[in-house]
Amino acid sequence: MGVEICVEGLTKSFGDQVIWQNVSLELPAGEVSVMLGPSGTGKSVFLKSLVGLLKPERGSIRIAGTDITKLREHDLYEVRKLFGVLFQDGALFGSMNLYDNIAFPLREHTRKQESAIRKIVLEKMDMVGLIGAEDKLPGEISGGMRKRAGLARALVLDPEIILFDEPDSGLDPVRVAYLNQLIVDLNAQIDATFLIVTHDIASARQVPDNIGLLFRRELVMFGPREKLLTSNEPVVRQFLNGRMRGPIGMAEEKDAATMAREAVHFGNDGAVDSVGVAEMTPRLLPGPGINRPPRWQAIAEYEEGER
Ligand SMILES: Nc1ncnc2c1ncn2[C@@H]1O[C@H](COP(=O)(O)OP(=O)(O)OP(=O)(O)O)[C@@H](O)[C@H]1O
Repeated sequence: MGVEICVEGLTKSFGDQVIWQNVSLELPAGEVSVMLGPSGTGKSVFLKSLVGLLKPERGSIRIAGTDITKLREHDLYEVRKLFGVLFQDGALFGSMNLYDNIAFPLREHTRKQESAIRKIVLEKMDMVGLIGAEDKLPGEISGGMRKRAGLARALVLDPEIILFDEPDSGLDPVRVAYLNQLIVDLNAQIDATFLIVTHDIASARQVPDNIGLLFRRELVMFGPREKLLTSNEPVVRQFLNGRMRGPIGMAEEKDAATMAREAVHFGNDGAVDSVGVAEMTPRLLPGPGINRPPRWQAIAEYEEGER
């Protein structure tokens, strides 16, 4: 079972640039959450804060009950073992084949024999559909395969929490669909707590239990997907529908004059429909052949009732 992450009143600045302030949320144990937000709103900074790579100025991050903002580097090292992180480009070593890349954390952080390492590496490679590609170098494979290799490497230490930094970036829509299915299947299989930073609205609508949105240096909203997908909050509606009309502008926030011109241009009828409809999207379920734990069984039954 994954662990719960409880963030309270978190504020992070660089010099006098406040990235976000007073962020509070709970990532429930074993659930999948997505963090959205326009570019530069500090989603990556948030992920780095969760693993203790960046120190927020205020607030707390309790992971399995421990406030990691108070820990010294040595104790943070222990907490980091709970995490698997899938970096944007997979962050693989270019000169190592996939097998050695995936084995790397086991060789670095455990005293396991090579035979035990082999069993784990092949098991994780099988989970992400990479059996047969052990000898390939990262430069010889597609972006989608690199992501899956990065994911296999994030899994080898059996993490309780997995952070995905834009897993879909640079992938075509079909590869994104496969990757989303893989993420859902993995959640059903390993039952860790997942947090995904993404710009892909289709993924954000289908994959998670919970969605959060960062904007204007704040967490605008965080909650169950139903709450966000059916929200009338203009920022949330605009973002989840990928519209130009609304408070989010080209360089983040629109000023009052632009908003007023827009209202004239589109007709100032106050209809929130102009920033897109609030509607539910069917949830992606674990694929055939994946054993559904009770949590996913309940989600599937709910979804089948809705369809
Ligand atoms: N180590 C750092 N020192 C100073 N400023 C930083 C540092 N890391 C990030 N920033 C700044 O924090 C802001 C948020 O960056 P971040 O990469 O978290 O945004 P993001 O929401 O992940 O963006 P994107 O969606 O484009 O990846 C940016 O203005 C960035 O320049």
